[in-house]
Amino acid sequence: MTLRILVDENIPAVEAILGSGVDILRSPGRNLCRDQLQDVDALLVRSVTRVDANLLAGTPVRFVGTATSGTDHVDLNWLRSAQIGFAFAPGANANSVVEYVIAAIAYNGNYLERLRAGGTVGVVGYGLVGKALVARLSALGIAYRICDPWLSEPSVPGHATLKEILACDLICLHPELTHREPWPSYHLLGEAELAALAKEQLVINASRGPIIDGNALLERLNHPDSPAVVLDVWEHEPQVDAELLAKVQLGTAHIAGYSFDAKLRATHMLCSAMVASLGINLPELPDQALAARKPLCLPEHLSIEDSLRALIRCCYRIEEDDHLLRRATLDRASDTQAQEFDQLRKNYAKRRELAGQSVLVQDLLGPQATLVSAMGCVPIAGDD
Ligand SMILES: NC(=O)c1ccc[n+]([C@@H]2O[C@H](COP(=O)([O-])OP(=O)(O)OC[C@H]3O[C@@H](n4cnc5c(N)ncnc54)[C@H](O)[C@@H]3O)[C@@H](O)[C@H]2O)c1
Ligand SMILES: O=C(O)[C@H](O)[C@H](O)COP(=O)(O)O
Repeated sequence: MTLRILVDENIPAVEAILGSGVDILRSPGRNLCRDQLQDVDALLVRSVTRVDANLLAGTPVRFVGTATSGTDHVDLNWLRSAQIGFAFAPGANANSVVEYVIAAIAYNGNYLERLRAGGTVGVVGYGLVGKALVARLSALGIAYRICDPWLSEPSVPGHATLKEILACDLICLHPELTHREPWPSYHLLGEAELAALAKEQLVINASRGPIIDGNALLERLNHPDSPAVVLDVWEHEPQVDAELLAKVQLGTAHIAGYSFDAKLRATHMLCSAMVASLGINLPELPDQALAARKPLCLPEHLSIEDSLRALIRCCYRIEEDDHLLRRATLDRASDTQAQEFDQLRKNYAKRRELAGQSVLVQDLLGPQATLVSAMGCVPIAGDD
């Protein structure tokens, strides 16, 4: 019998990768229900679908894949007890998040200059995203400290306590969302932690909304000495607190990990895992080739910081995502606003990652070439 797979409508390229040997049904993920799964063998979701006994008990589903790095929307213990196969996409979007974070730093005031002149980034969470960010910072010559109490101190370079992280120039939050003691990340930044921050600091949250207590943050941002804040994630998605959005430097619709490269990587990881888990006999899965890109060209005689800004802006303009969210949120009724949040994510532009891109430089041994390599690009010799 042909395998039937229900796939979230926002997971690209499943048909192209699996070919015609399977039946693929598409559905919006947010309100997916058990009735839709009565004759389905496998389910591929995103973070907006809660996967648990309520959704799956009594259905024939034998495999669940989520095209995400975070798994806080999945009841892993129940899946295990029900002997339902599971896969996720760890690391698929790590570089996409890193490029978002660097774009946010580069866009905001002179943080880039301050960091390159000896400032420090505090990174919370040393998982796949945290590690990828630290590697990039290190290549860019930017100092960092890391807090991840779940890991042994020797395995965490620049190990720091949360209190020490809160004293860094810039604070990047990348823990998974967990309520687990003794180090829950839920409301990791609450009233006390936010009170410790000063005006010249920048906080970026591209992990999960509830890592910061939204009410406490709004309260903190009402004071003139408040830190600058960039939020990609919101405590009650798809609802966005409009008052909070009005007070942050940049606000986006949970798209940090949404590069097209990342989405294809995740689809490929899930399809491979599903084929292996269900023992399906399909021809070897084709790689979804990404379109080749022309080399980028960087203007000469820019400072290193402005070269980095120019390089990032060739691929990604973070303020455009901020404008889209503000337009969809401010002065809107909350139900319309929530729908618009999902629409922004569904119709997200095809954003390519910078990493892997070739870039023309004048001097292959010069500082621009070093910068280009630090961002994971390939410097190539330009014309004289
Ligand atoms: N905004 C986006 O588009 C986007 C994209 C990718 C991932 N994410 C989120 O970012 C999170 C990090 O992604 P990842 O792939 O690195 O996950 P990961 O599971 O590889 O790493 C998470 C790390 O957080 C650490 N951690 C847990 N509790 C902590 C605490 N209280 N303090 C400090 N560290 C703590 C864990 O020990 C682990 O090392 C994911 O769980 C996901 O929810 C968001
Ligand atoms: O956890 C992740 O991988 C990211 O948050 C991911 O970008 C979530 O995207 P979604 O599944 O909501 O489309």
